[in-house]
Amino acid sequence: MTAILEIQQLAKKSWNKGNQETSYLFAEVSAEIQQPERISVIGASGQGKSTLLRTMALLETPDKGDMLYEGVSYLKKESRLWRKQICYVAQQAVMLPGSVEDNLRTTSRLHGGTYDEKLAAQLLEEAAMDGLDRNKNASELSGGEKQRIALIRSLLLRPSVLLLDEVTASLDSISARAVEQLLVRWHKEEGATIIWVTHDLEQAARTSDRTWFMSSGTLLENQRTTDFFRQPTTEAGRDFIRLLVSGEKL
Ligand SMILES: Nc1ncnc2c1ncn2[C@@H]1O[C@H](COP(=O)(O)OP(=O)(O)OP(=O)(O)O)[C@@H](O)[C@H]1O
Repeated sequence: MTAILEIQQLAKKSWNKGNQETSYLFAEVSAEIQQPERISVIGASGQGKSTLLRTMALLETPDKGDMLYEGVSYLKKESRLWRKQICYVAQQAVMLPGSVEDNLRTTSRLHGGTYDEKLAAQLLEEAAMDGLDRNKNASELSGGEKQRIALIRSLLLRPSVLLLDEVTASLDSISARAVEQLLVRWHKEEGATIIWVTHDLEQAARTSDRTWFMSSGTLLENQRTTDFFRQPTTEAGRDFIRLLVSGEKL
């Protein structure tokens, strides 16, 4: 494994500025991300997990720090090319105008790639959506269907790093498991790195090798998943696990 992405002392200012100094939503976030790797991002609501992922995808601008993709700073890369390699999939999927098929085709076209129809069909099947009418207007899809189409749209770009924001949150448990399996296979076969925000600790334990725990305005713990769930190194980490699983074994 080699480091594909490095984040150095990353910080994002908070909108809710205090009276005196500028406050930060998160600061001093540093990590090396290997290729391929599976990372889950966990932590209480409002810790900035989504904002961190959006910043890593350059949908937000860092206020401090640097990010290096294959050793090159984001400041020296064209943001369009950065976003093609480091792809963010939002929790609230936004569909482009037109049909499901238009959505699948347009994203590849916008990023200058060719549309892989065979792969699209395979991914739809794996995501338990093979029965879906691809001529249907995308705006008429359910929340869970939109979420899966948004994910497939991104996979079709074959990014090196996938940043997933609670992508199974709107799905029933069977569809959620199908998407999990699809992502595990994708990671294995495509060698893609997956960084996944989830509030489902069992899902984090099932699908990641490394866990990032966000708390106290920073990336407080960055450990192997098995180590984090067995023995968080910080008091905040221990409290978080204790509160959420209340003695349940993961
Ligand atoms: N610069 C900023 N960018 C984004 N959110 C900000 C910023 N400054 C303050 N906030 C606030 O901080 C919180 C950050 O939200 P974010 O969605 O990133 O956290 P989260 O850990 O992913 O939460 P959740 O688990 O509930 O999705 C929000 O309440 C938002 O209003």
